[in-house]
Amino acid sequence: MDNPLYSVAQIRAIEQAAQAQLPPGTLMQRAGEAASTYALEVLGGLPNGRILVLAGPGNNGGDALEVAANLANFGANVDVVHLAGAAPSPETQHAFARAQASRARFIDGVEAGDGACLVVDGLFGIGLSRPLDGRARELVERVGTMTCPVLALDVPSGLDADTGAIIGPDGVAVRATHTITFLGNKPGLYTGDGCDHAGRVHVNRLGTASMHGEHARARLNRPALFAGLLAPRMRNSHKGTFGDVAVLGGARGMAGAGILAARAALYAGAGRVFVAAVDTAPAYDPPQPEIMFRDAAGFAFEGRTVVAGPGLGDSAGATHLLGKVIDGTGPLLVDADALNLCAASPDLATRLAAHEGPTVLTPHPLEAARLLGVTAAIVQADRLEHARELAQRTDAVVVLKGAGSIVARPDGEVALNATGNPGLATGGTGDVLAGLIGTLLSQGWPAWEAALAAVWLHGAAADRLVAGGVGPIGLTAGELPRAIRAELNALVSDAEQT
Ligand SMILES: NC(=O)C1=CN([C@@H]2O[C@H](COP(=O)(O)OP(=O)(O)OC[C@H]3O[C@@H](n4cnc5c(N)ncnc54)[C@H](OP(=O)(O)O)[C@@H]3O)[C@@H](O)[C@H]2O)[C@H](O)CC1
Ligand SMILES: [K+]
Repeated sequence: MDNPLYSVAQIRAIEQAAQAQLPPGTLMQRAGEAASTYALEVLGGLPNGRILVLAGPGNNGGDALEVAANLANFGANVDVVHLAGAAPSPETQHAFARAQASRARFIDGVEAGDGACLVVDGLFGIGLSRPLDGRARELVERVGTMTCPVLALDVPSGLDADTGAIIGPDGVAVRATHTITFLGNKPGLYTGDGCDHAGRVHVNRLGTASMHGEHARARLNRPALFAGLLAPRMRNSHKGTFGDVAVLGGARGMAGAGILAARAALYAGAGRVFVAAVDTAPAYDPPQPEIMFRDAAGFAFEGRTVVAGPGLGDSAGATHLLGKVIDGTGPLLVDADALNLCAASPDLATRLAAHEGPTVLTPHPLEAARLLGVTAAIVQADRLEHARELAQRTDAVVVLKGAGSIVARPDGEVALNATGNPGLATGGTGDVLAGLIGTLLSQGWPAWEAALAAVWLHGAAADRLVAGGVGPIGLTAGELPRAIRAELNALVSDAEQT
């Protein structure tokens, strides 16, 4: 499968299958070789400085000891802090013996202001079962004060490879600049805290690619997943060819949200864009007079794609109109206030789950929590599973926003999005995403592909802006639509050439 991401249980199954076919210790030896080579790549060759290797009690520590032995044998200056375990595996014992026989120096701890040129983090991998404490915690906190590159083996220690959450309560995790991950790629490296802790991720399957019998139910989002729908425009086309998007929003005091969604729809190429306003509609949007404003009460939603929620408010009128579009049959995007209204009304939630057309929900963690009847902290503790659960409950494609947005399908498939940056953490960017998804739905895209393409483009647009000196600090939502236009046209042109 494309860009698979494996759960820890699946990695364990792959590990077992591989171990059954290979001589004992082969995997750890391969992990050690791959990581030592990668460490030298990160350093740009054999360094003059000292490499600090942190080795934990389990097999992650075994990998680290292999790395220490290899790097020392290459001629590097290596210090090892080893938190020995009570019952190391035979392969870890072997790695320990190798490291001891090498020129690596075993030391007791790390001094403040340690001047290492690289830290190799092999404290814990997928076997971490509780928050770090004692010496391990102290080491992780000390590494957090160091400015050199940090290479995590398999997973940054302290991070849950399945969820991307730091294992807590009150947990800490290594903040790596690079992670070399073994046997298969892991979702926790791409969402939640994983986005800040994994750094650049390099996958090494340790020669087990043919043993990956497990079907991954998660993948990394990338254009190949939706490129088939990126068609160049036919010359013989007109505005009716490219979809009608109607934004249901525009409550008093929140008109901007609807306008941002509408501008995004326009720049993403919708044929006609309306704001159906629940309160008095502005006459027009001066910078964007192409957008048509209507009174939502009398608006004909049928036959149009509805983007419900940006600036909708929670009035009785808004609730009534939301019910009306939910009972319609067209493509539907549900965001913001519309999600909260559904969370507050079991009747609306039931009708939403029964909506006939393609449906996409775009909650942030708090909105998702309200829909699921839990707290935002609970959602964040396992973003993948909560996105899956919400998709299944609502029978819709769900985009759980936040660092490493997750797109989930009712059948349990999920994709993690790696484009984007903290510039998006500002008001209005969600409205832009909603308008973009609405446009793709209005052009006949299936819900899954529309959501995948939109989160990818939205993040790529923010990355484009930052690369051009716009943000991340101070990037505004209103700057996104033009950058989305540029990204979308570039993708279509790439798809045309391949
Ligand atoms: N098996 C192989 O040949 C390969 C393994 N790979 C690497 O191995 C790790 C997974 O190894 P595993 O030993 O299962 O787990 P860890 O090393 O991550 O950690 C387990 C040990 O840590 C103890 N533990 C767990 N949490 C804590 C904590 N908070 N504080 C202190 N100690 C902790 C745990 O002890 P228990 O008391 O919980 O039993 C274990 O001693 C994997 O990530 C790879 O790096 C490679 O894939 C190569 C082949
Ligand atoms: K680690």
